[in-house]
Amino acid sequence: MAIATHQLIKRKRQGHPIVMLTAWDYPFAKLLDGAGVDVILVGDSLAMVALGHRTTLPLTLDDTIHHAQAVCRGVDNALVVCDLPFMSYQEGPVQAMRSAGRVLKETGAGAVKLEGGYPAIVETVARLTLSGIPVMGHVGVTPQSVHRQGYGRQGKTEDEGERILEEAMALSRAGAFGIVLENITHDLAAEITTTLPIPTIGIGAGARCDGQVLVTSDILGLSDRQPPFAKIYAHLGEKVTEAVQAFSQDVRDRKFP
Ligand SMILES: Nc1nc(=O)c2c([nH]1)NC[C@@H]1CN(c3ccc(C(=O)N[C@@H](CCC(=O)O)C(=O)O)cc3)CN21
Ligand SMILES: CC(C)C(=O)C(=O)O
Ligand SMILES: [Mg+2]
Repeated sequence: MAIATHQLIKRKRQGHPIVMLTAWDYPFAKLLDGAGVDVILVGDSLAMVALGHRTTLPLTLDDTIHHAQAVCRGVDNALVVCDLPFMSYQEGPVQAMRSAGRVLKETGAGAVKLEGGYPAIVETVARLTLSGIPVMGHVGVTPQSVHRQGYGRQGKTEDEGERILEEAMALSRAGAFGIVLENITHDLAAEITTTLPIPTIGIGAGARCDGQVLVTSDILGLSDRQPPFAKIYAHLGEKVTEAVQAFSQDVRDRKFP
C-alpha cells in the first residue's frame, strides 16, 4: 500500500525529513521507489527534461496522464503526486475537478499538485480536497508563470514575503496536505515551515523545510543545465556517452557480437 498523505503530516510532527524526487517513466520510477523515496512527483518539469520543451507551458493533460501511467506501473510504496499542467486548472474549480479526476481515475496517482496561492487557486484547492482529491500546493517560484515572474528568487522584500506566507497559510486552510516552496529566501521558508501544520517540501528554499525535492535528471547529471540550487550526485550523462561509444567501437571493430 502506498504512503498516504496523512502519514506525511505525521512525519512533520515527528521531525523525519520527507524525500521527494521527480519521475516521468517506468524505469526511473521503479529505481526511485526501490531506493525508498517517499514521494514521487510526476512534475511538469518533464516537459523540459524529458520532452525537450523550453518551458513547462506546452505540456498537456494527455501528456501528463501518459507519463503518470508509466510512473505508477513502477511504484509500489511511494506516494505518486502528479502536477496538473498549465491551463488544465487555471479556468477554475470545475476545470480543475475534471482534470484532477482524470489523473486519479486514469493513472493511479494518489494526489495532484497545483501552482499558485491567489484566491481563485485557494478556492480550487478547497473544492478538490472536499471531493476527496488530495492536493499539494506550490508557491514561490511557480514555473507555469515564468513569463510573468521568471525563475529568480521570490520573497526578497517584506511585502513579497508576507504575500507568500499568506498564500501558504490559505492553501493549508483550504486542505492542502503539503506544499512545495520553490526558490524563496531561506528565512521565509523557515517561517512558513514553523507556521504551517502541513509539511513544506523545499527546492532552493534552504534546509529548514520538512522535506526536499529536486528534479531527478539534475541529481543524475542528465539535464542540459540545472538550477543553481541543484546538487549533482552522479554523472550519468557521461556514463551513457562512454557506454554508447564503447558499443559503437565494438560494432565498427566487429568485436560485437
Ligand atoms: N532541470 C530542471 N530542474 C528544475 O529544478 C526545474 C526545471 N528543470 N524546470 C522547471 C523549474 C524551473 N526551475 C528553475 C530554473 C532555473 C532557475 C535559475 O536559474 N534561477 C536563478 C535565477 C534565474 C533568473 O533570475 O531568471 C537563481 O539564481 O535563482 C531556478 C529554477 C526549477 N524547475
Ligand atoms: C520541481 C518540482 C517541485 C516541480 O514542480 C516539477 O518538477 O515540475
Ligand atoms: Mg512542476
